[in-house]
Amino acid sequence: MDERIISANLMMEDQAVELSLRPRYLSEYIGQSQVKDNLKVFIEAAKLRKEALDHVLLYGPPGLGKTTLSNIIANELGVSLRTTSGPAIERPGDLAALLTNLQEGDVLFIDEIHRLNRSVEEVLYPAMEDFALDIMIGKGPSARSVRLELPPFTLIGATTRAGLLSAPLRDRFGVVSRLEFYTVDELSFIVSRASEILGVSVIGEAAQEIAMRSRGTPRIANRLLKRVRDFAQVRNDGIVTHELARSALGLIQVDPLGLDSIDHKMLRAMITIYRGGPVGLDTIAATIGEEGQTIEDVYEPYLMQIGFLQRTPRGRMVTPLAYRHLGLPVPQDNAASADAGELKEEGGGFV
Ligand SMILES: Nc1ncnc2c1ncn2[C@@H]1O[C@H](COP(=O)(O)OP(=O)(O)OP(=O)(O)O)[C@@H](O)[C@H]1O
Ligand SMILES: [Mg+2]
Repeated sequence: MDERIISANLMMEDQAVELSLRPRYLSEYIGQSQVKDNLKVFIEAAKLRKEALDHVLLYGPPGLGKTTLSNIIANELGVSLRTTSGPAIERPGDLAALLTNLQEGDVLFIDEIHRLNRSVEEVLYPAMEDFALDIMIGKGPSARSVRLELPPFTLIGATTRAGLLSAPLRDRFGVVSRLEFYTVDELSFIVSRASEILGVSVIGEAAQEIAMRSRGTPRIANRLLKRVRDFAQVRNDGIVTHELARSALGLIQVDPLGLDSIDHKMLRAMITIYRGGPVGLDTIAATIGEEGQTIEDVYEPYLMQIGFLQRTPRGRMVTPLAYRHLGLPVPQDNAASADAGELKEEGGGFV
């Protein structure tokens, strides 16, 4: 559910803050170094040639910085950005209106591009490839197609579900970049930067503590920082110390690895009812009362990233790492083999 504090999805309360915290140039954009280094070259080259940048597809889990990066690309190119989203473009005419309003070199950003409907997608193909718009005029036998020239532009598409993109659409992007989860060090940096912008003093290892519990996701890091700030203002003269961060995060039930009570509930249900799996997604969803899609898109990727869950053709399995994190004995016949390395934490409380 989206009200979970560790949800990577955008919530109402994030919106204003995200605007102020969003980096505006590549030099302020922390992490994702490979994506950034490549983009730097492509942007520089496009500027030298005075051409529009090739179309860019950004994909990866929510909250990792796709929208932010699109804004940065337009800023670095020194062009205007127009923003829309897949579901907002209902008819081919809506897309035609957007495209004909672009100036040479502009960026058109389509968020959730996997949700474009087929008839709109078909208008997009010639627009991306030939900078042309094919419009049908009239109906019936007298109908004819007219080709309109468009100024060269850059399309940036963002999606959390690249697998749902049709092949012809995917193939028309010259640059395809996958955003990865952030390291704890990168997230600490993001927390420190955000704390400066928000005017909170975060001292000692407090930033690191928040970073460790942010599930590799800047949006969650910023949200946890805001919650911790509330505790600091009420209880500690506004200063976020390591101790304060730790206790505040414990109080809002985010454990040392960023798991919340629903993650715990899911892992425990898989262990106690299904002996650690394999168990099917729908069964898990029904057992804990969450939607399968939400589990698959939002919660599972991080649990897999930290080696707590494995996905197999026979279903999901809990690994020994997860047993240990929850403070449970690993059964002899545990189906999953953990090769993700040892965890430093012990026990399963929200410390
Ligand atoms: N590399 C980064 N450096 C600093 N802050 C970042 C970075 N990436 C993201 N953020 C912060 O995280 C917030 C969320 O990022 P953003 O909205 O770009 O994510 P997204 O990938 O578009 O998510 P969604 O899939 O939900 O649209 C931003 O407002 C910004 O404050
Ligand atoms: Mg976005």
